[in-house]
Amino acid sequence: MKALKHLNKYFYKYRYRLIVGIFITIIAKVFALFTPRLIGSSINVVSDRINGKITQEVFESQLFINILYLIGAAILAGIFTFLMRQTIINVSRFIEFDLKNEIYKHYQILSLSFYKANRTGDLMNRISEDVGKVRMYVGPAIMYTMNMITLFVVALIYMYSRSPELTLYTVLPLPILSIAIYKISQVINKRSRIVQESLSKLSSFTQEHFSGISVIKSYSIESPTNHSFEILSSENREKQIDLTKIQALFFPLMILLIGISTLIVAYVGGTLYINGKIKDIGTIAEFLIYVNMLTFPVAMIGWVTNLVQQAEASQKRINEFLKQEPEIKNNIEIPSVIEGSINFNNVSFTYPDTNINALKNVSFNIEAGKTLAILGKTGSGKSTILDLIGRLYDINKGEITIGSTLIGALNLNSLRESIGYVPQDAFLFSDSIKNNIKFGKENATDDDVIIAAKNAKVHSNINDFKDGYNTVLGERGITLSGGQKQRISIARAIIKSPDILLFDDCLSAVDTETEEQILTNLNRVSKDKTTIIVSHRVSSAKNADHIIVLDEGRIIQTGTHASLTETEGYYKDLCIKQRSEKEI
Ligand SMILES: Nc1ncnc2c1ncn2[C@@H]1O[C@H](COP(=O)(O)OP(=O)(O)OP(=O)(O)O)[C@@H](O)[C@H]1O
Repeated sequence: MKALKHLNKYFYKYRYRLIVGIFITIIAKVFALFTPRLIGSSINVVSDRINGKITQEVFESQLFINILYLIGAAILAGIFTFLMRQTIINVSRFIEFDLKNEIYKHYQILSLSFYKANRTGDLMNRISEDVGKVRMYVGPAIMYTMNMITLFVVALIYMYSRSPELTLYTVLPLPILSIAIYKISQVINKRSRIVQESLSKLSSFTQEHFSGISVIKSYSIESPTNHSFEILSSENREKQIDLTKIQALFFPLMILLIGISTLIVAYVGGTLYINGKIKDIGTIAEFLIYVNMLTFPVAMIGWVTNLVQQAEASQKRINEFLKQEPEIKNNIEIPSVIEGSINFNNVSFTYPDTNINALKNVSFNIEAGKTLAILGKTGSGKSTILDLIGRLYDINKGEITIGSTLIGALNLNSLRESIGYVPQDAFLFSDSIKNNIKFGKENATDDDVIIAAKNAKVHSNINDFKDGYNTVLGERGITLSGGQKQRISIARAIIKSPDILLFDDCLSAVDTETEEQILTNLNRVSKDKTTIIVSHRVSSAKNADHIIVLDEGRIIQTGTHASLTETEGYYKDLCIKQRSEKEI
């Protein structure tokens, strides 16, 4: 129960609703427990009439009053049971909502390394399945426990006042029932988990194969794929049958135990009546109803215990994530003014998860408003430099200064707000093109969007779509070409008009002619902004104020296009190679 303590703040938040819920539960049960008493009394009236103890008129009027009371009690019990569900189950939904928001908010502040260390499926499970299990504790578990306690206390008082001996025989088999249900629930849960795992395997398989349907068709591997699906699917069928078998035992077992308890009450009650220890026959009828009324809540103890155990395990998993501190912390609350110059002084960086030493003693300086181009072989550390400027990671050695302030001493939000970043693989959301561009600046007007798209040379492509800027992208929308995605991603960055622009190889999928036009536009747009262009092409780098060439995390060349084309080395070789490729 330690992990579930996390929920206490929510119980406190909704305390008034919970108290009202508990109060209503008690009232509902008190009314429900009128029924056995009234039936018992009605049978006594019938018995008195048969024995001639009362007249026909008295018999009719007493029976009529009892029936009226019975109907009244049933209606009131029904109304209060409805209200009980409305209060307690609603509270569980409120808490579920709050907990989901808390987890999602926390996910948002965690650093990239957290996302690398945990699978997406795991993150999704904690926010959906685990929260769902916790809700079962907050709602049904609490409701059934309250139900059971009230029913037991009230029923036992009534029963004891009628016949202490019969009460003992009535409650005796109940613990056995509870333990049996607990054991069965445990097996049901274990098998449900296995079914769940096999279902998620099946859905991951289908999801992946639907996404890669073009590869499957082009390699003509439909038949082996079908075969793999059949194997997974039949595995799932076996697990489902295993689960159904044990589930099928649940109700028969309950009915058997209710039957045994009923027999005991009938036998013991009958014997006590014959011996004169019970005065009227109605008491036996009353007890028979109590047996039926108490069995279900008692069976629920086993079920509820299981719910609580599962909720505890789920909350423990949730707490593991909630406890995680973001590795990248905002060290300063007040917003910082970001000046555009960037300085790397002997910076070394090793990725914590892979231990890859991506940068080794890297030093360079860009004045505010100037452009730096970074070239180098794949894996040489170019993107890592951009990640470090956005403080997605903290460095191990050296200093990064933005303006005149060390990067760690800047307000993290101010820093990131002042950066327009175009990643290597453009990610677009399943939303309209307009909203994807506006993502960089929520309050942008339609004109701003069009200007940004024009500068990124994607405006005419967008206009070719039937719905223009309202064209929806993604799974159920249109699929863009790699180059179109890159250009929308560029539009998203420049619409922000940030002080620092970072382009990570974002023109790789456009032809050289379009690249030229975009670069001219970017030159204009980023006139007074600090710009870093990472590229594999000399054409993207040649107009930069300064160029650095990286190899295995070290700077191997620095200079301008003019100076580097004069010097023997990587840049000159690349230049010659790409010029001859162009001529071919
Ligand atoms: N998130 C990460 N976690 C762990 N290691 C990483 C991560 N990103 C990059 N690396 C490693 O760091 C090294 C430098 O990678 P980086 O992406 O900076 O190279 P790059 O020069 O941008 O390459 P490319 O031109 O292919 O984009 C590589 O060896 C890469 O495997």
